[in-house]
Amino acid sequence: MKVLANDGLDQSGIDALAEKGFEVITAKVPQEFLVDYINEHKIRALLVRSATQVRKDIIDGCPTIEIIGRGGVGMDNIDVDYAREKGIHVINTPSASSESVAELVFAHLFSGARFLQDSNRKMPLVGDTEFAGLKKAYTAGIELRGKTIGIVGMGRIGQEVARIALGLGMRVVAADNNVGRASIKVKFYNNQFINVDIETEPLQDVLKHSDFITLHVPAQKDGYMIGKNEFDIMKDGVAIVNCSRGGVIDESALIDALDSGKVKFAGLDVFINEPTPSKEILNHSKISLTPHTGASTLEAQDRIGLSLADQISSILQIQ
Ligand SMILES: NC(=O)C1=CN([C@@H]2O[C@H](COP(=O)(O)OP(=O)(O)OC[C@H]3O[C@@H](n4cnc5c(N)ncnc54)[C@H](O)[C@@H]3O)[C@@H](O)[C@H]2O)C=CC1
Ligand SMILES: O=C(O)C(=O)COP(=O)(O)O
Repeated sequence: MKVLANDGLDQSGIDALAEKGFEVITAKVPQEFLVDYINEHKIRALLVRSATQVRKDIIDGCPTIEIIGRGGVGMDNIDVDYAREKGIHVINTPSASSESVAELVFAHLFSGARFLQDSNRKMPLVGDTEFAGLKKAYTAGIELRGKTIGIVGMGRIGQEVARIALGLGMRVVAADNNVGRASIKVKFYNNQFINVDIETEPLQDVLKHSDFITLHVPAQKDGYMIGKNEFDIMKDGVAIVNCSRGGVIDESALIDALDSGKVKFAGLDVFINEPTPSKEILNHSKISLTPHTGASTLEAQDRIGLSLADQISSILQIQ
């Protein structure tokens, strides 16, 4: 029984699948050769992350596939409904990476608040004489404590962000078109915890009142969620982080808002043209960038591997 993990798979998943008798292939087969490869090797489960596209051509062209597994959350790279109509099981690992993505949000927030993204670029370039000037350029940092964070999308990741924000002493406001109230359990290292209920508010109110905004919605079918109109209603000097999907923010409106000073800084893990952001995004001194690594921690990938292996074994009824 062969499994092709075309965007890689953590060793935990490879071992767990091997134990059940699967042969796991981790070759990175280019998109245009995928149909031939899957047929030639009689692949029963195709596992992907966000890079490989699983569209109708693969679903129609590969009759041996019984399972399409997304090691992660967003399935916008898979024609899920079409595959299910054809009787293929489509699975993902919804909770495995929530904490990791939430932690990356704060990596971006702290980076922007203290200019890490820009000072990292400039530190090696300055000589001794310029050093004092450089230090001066970075003395207007801001603290997160006591500020308001607006979470757009109060699902699994949004709620993890709220947990960390509450721990930092931030005020949390949130918008979600399905979740009315989220009960957030903030856990401490000694197993004590407190519960904080957060009622969601209309998006406009969240945009209007937040010092920091972070986006945790799936890819939107109706175009940008945050464009010029939305930037206009935000506070002057707001900061924004996008670890959801590239098309959720209008990137040219973001650049304008950064250049005008409306937005103080942005943190982006996802872009419109992945894996290559536009030059304007790439070179902007007020943007902290990561190459879609929200889920790329050892812990999240370990959980993802185990979850996929579990689900595959149970679908194919392997004890
Ligand atoms: N950067 C990365 O590596 C990762 C990115 N993601 C992205 O994060 C997204 C969110 O993940 P989860 O929190 O696990 O999903 P989730 O399904 O638990 O939460 C998403 C929330 O967004 C809300 N929502 C959807 N459209 C909305 C709208 N137009 N306005 C207001 N709320 C809206 C939903 O009601 C839901 O509560 C994923 O769909 C994926 O695209 C997920 C994992 C890793
Ligand atoms: O799980 C998700 O939705 C992600 O965006 C993670 O993407 P990746 O698996 O790291 O390519």
